[in-house]
Amino acid sequence: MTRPSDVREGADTYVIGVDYGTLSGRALLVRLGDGAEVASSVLDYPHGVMSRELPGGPVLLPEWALQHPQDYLDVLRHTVPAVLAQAGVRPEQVVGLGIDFTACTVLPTRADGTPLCFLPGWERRPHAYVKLWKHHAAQPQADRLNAAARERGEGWLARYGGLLSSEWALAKGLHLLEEDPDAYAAAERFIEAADWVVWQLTGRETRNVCTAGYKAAYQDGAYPSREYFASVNPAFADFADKLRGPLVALGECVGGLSTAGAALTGLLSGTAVAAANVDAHVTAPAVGAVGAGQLVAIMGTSTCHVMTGGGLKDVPGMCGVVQDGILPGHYGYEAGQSGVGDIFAWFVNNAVPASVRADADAAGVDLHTHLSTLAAGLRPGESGLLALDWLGGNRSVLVDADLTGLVVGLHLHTRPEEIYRALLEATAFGTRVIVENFGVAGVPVHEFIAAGGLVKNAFLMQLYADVLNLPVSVADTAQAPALGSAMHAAVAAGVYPDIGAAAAHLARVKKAAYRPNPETRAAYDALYAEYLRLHDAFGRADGPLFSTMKTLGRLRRGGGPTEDATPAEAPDATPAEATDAGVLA
Ligand SMILES: Nc1ncnc2c1ncn2[C@@H]1O[C@H](COP(=O)(O)OP(=O)(O)O)[C@@H](O)[C@H]1O
Ligand SMILES: O=C(CO)[C@@H](O)[C@@H](O)COP(=O)(O)O
Repeated sequence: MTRPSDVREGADTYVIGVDYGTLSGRALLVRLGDGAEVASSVLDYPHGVMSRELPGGPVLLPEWALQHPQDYLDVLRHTVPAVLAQAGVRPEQVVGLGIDFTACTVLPTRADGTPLCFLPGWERRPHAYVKLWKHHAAQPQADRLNAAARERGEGWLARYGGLLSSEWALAKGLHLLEEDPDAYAAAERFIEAADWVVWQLTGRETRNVCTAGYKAAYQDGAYPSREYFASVNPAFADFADKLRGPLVALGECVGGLSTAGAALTGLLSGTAVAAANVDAHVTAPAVGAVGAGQLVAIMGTSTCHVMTGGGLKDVPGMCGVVQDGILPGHYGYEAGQSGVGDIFAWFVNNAVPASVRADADAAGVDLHTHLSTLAAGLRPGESGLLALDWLGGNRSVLVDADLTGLVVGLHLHTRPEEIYRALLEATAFGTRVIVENFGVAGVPVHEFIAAGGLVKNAFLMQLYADVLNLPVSVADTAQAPALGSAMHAAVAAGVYPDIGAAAAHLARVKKAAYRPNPETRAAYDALYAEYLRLHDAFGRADGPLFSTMKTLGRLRRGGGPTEDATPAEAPDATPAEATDAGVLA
């Protein structure tokens, strides 16, 4: 294995960060001497996000989102050799490799790490595959997990803002058990894809403290107790056994590349491999956010908000606070919005007339750019529209995947760009709720730093500065998570003593690139006040319209108009069918 004393920060020394996003994985080659990003390579996952059906088979229910673990290996096989070839760098010049992943993106495996879906006979079983972070079918399980934790007075629940999300590992594990008990029994491990890939690279099974803490309720040195799991479902008592494996700190070297890992990547066996990390959390050091009050928003398909420091505070409705979860030695906070770019994508894919597409084509730009340009010509409030940004549910601060979207104020004259702008604004208002919620709980936000694919939309960035009334700094790299992973690789290789030191050398950020426009303040404050009224009316359990979205959701799934009512008609597919036949159609 490459040891700290063998390596140094030099002009001919490199590290690689691999960022596993929702749709693709990308490798970034970073030169340590000057921090230059010398080459990058992307592979779109061959299987993409499987939300409609499995390859050659069963149809999935609407809230499902699966991935194929083979795609993660293909990313390594294609992108790592590609960056070496592009830059003419030799494998021996690469001293470390780090990866980050979406999370909670989790899969059932055997004890040797073989994914269930790789095994003959399991190919058509949806529960044998990776459940992607945005697999939202486990809300009923999350509700029961939360109720049980409240009843038992579980102390760790406050670390999750009082509510575990249906996206996290406990809900997904219970979903696995209750819909496909055979798959649950066969799953000797239930492991984050992040840790699974590190396992494939090194031959060593570990659990990084970031995903264990934020996604699997690991707090103060333990997962929740057997008694707690059994109180939700007796057969779930052994769940924590499936999460076993040594915990590793961020920046720690898990081991050297195994022979198999070296064959997969084209790097030398023994090259240092860093503990896995989450795509959001790894971005904080990449943009130099290593101090209290610096909120980093990783804005892409979804938005994750991460912030380091500030001691231990309970923040209602946040995703979680974890010791060492972003930077070793500090508490790290996470909040999020389940749908952001996904909402804009839904709009351009489903609700834009052909004439607007033709205009975008004629202008030679994509629909996002075209609609953003038109939307920028409007003044705040001019459309008379106001939207709720819950097309992917609400991750913070309501923590309810059953909540849905809403546009108020539609008129016969409403134009597509007006709705598009209302959706952009809604996501900014959702972010403001999160920022204000942190402040009220005693974790004030002083700086907002945006990273991720949406940073390229200058209109959106200015909108966020205006709505939040905060300067918006932006990542000065299109590959911030991969850069963060490369930094962790450098720490694992012993080039830097810690992540703070790596950030001091390698972080890339444009400070206060967007400043709030005082002229829009009053209009946005007024719109935000109305947004809050809708938010509380539809989203809070004591709100007057709370039952509306719940009822609509039940009807959409083929259930009855009230919780106890008999289903109006059989749904197209049910979880029970999944269990019986391993298929959903
Ligand atoms: N110019 C744009 N303005 C707003 N949204 C955009 C724009 N271009 C792409 N998007 C949205 O950004 C999302 C992709 O973000 P990205 O950060 O690249 O991906 P990921 O979140 O998977 O890492 C998609 O949901 C897409 O609809
Ligand atoms: O939830 C987390 C991290 O906690 C993210 O991995 C998830 O939102 C997916 O991020 P992307 O939108 O793919 O960048």
